[in-house]
Amino acid sequence: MARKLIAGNWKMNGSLAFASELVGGLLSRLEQNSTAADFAVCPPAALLGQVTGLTKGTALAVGGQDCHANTSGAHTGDTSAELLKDLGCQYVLTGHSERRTDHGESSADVKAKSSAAIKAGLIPIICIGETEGQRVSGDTLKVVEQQVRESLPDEATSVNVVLAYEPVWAIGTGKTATPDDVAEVHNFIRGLLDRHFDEATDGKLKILYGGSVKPSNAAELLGVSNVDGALVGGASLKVEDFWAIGVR
Ligand SMILES: O=C(CO)COP(=O)(O)O
Repeated sequence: MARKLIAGNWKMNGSLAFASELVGGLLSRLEQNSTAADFAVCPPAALLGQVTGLTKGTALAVGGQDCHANTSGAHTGDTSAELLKDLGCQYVLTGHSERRTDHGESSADVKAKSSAAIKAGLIPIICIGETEGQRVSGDTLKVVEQQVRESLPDEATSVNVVLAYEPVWAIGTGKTATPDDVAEVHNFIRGLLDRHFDEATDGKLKILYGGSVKPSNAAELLGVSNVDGALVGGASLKVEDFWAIGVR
């Protein structure tokens, strides 16, 4: 069975001291245990150099939280995928709903960023998911299909991208989609991907679930068909909780 990917999105949290403590805690656990899951952390950009310094040569992968679609240039405050790669990242989140909302990112923007990530040798973790209003009006699958179609870059294969289904209403709210809700959407995405790539992508193209994942619900959610891992926000900020999500 393919290994699950447990990725921690720190969002705009952390500090130098926090990062050394959390990463140190994860590294010592990874050294002492063999795990059935792979772990990755996605710290804020300013902490990436420190974190990749600590994780170099270890089993803990690192990802950025965003990248620019261009390789360099006059884009104040942005970070290129090339620089993330140079720093030692393996992943970058693209299209997180907080970026789609806070920075007005469209799926076309997400596609361009994801394409830049692949060209730089990074795996984009492309985030999609419906809002509460869209779910209530019965548009979940329609929204998810549109986001998948419009966000997947042309260079995508079943092994160079990861998708993360994060229903917006379940992010940071403590509300979690039920296993049935998650199964419906993940199975639907799997079908879309199989048709898009004209091959069975099962176990190759990972589809993560995100939205209030914590130790108490991780086993149930990670047991749902076509859930190949988790994208964890709040619970990734505590080493015991993050570890417990991946090691059960
Ligand atoms: O947005 C998320 C991960 O990217 C999920 O956040 P929470 O786990 O805090 O709900």
